[in-house]
Amino acid sequence: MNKPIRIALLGLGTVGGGVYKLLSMRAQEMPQIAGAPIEISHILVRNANKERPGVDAALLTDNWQDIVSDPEVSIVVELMGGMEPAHTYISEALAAGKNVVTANKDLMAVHGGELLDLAEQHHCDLQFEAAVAGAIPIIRPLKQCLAGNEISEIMGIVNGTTNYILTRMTQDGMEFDDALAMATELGYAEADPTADIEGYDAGRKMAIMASIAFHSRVTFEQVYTEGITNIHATDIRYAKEMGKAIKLLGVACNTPEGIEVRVHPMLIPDSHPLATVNDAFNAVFVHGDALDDAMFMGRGAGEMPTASAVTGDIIDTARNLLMGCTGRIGCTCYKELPVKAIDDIKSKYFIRLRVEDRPGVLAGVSGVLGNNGVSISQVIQKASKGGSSDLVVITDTVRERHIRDALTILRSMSMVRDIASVIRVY
Ligand SMILES: NC(=O)C1=CN([C@@H]2O[C@H](COP(=O)(O)OP(=O)(O)OC[C@H]3O[C@@H](n4cnc5c(N)ncnc54)[C@H](OP(=O)(O)O)[C@@H]3O)[C@@H](O)[C@H]2O)C=CC1
Ligand SMILES: N[C@@H](CC=O)C(=O)O
Repeated sequence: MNKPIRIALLGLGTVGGGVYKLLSMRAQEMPQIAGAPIEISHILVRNANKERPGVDAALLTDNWQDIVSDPEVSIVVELMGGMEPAHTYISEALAAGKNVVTANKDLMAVHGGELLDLAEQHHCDLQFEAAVAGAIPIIRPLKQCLAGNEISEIMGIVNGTTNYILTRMTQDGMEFDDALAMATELGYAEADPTADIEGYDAGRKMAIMASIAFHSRVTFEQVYTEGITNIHATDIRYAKEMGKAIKLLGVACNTPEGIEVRVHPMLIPDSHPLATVNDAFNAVFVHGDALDDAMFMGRGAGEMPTASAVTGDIIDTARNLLMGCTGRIGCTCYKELPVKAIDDIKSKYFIRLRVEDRPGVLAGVSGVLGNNGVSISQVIQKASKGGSSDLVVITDTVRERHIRDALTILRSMSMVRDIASVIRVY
């Protein structure tokens, strides 16, 4: 039998704890699955004295040097999250010739190119399947199985926390804050859930996928992001009346003018396959010239689903180590494509306004929209209390900048009390 492959876990929280459990559950079969036993030799945590039931306390350390200077450690599994010290530790591990597995999308969406180059330089693997869409295999399919395609579009639900929140609000009428507390309790949310609810986490995942799919580096700062904090129960109710669901979607397209990449809530028809992806499930659509369409679906967050993806990367790296072929797949970005500004992107819009309840208001609003090149395809007007009514307008496809111009004028009109929501429509 091959001698054990020694790995170090950096982090023993939701995901690290799941990986520890899964490796223990598969320990007997690991020589057959990976080609050698996989042994955890160190676990780095902030607080090594904290009680951790079921974990061998002798493995715990709060000293990174114990790990990076140990020549027996051949795979470092980074599950701490955040930029620092994860960036430094991963760079030092790769420079020391250690392979790295990480679930860290924050880091990969900003420093992915540099870290992949470093891995290649040191003939090491740097694998990050869990960084996008939890348990769903999507990084490896994009890099390997679909490598023969020219991929033109990726679209999907790539954040479990927000999908869970929107599902609870839609199906159970739950309040936003209660649903977020439950997502946190279930281990779906980031250490700072602002990243989830403001769309940054999904934006990071879209940057990573767009870079791989279009062979051109896209960083997080280039992704337009809008979260779900402005989605109200009223919007969900109107969407239901129209036979639609509201989802936080990531969209990336490779167009002749450049890459479009964005994350924002969207109304999609109930008949669309993404409308039925609920709770913490994620789904990613990919369109390629040879492939046509494919959809990948599964659990996008949580302890064991994420541990599944991380453990798959550990096993793959172990196999590469045994075959002497680590560092086989580095950075696949060989183009430098421009990324389009959001102002140039076209969509249909759902606009919910609170307006004065009197004749002439609809004409006033549609006049402003029309003067800015925005045509209307549907209107719903409902009278309510206090002399104001809800006016919901669905537009035809229009350039983002024209909608912004129209909204600026509408905001300044006395007949418009409030622009309550502006949501894109599929
Ligand atoms: N939760 C999920 O569903 C998913 C998470 N991810 C990613 O996985 C990573 C981990 O997430 P998660 O497990 O939820 O995070 P947690 O907050 O649950 O766990 C973080 C762990 O890292 C340790 N840690 C943090 N900072 C340091 C540090 N400076 N030095 C040493 N140890 C440190 C903590 O130590 P201590 O225990 O002492 O506090 C803790 O054990 C993140 O990158 C996240 O984005 C990816 C996909 C899904
Ligand atoms: N916070 C993330 C965790 C997985 O990436 C999410 O909710 O999707």
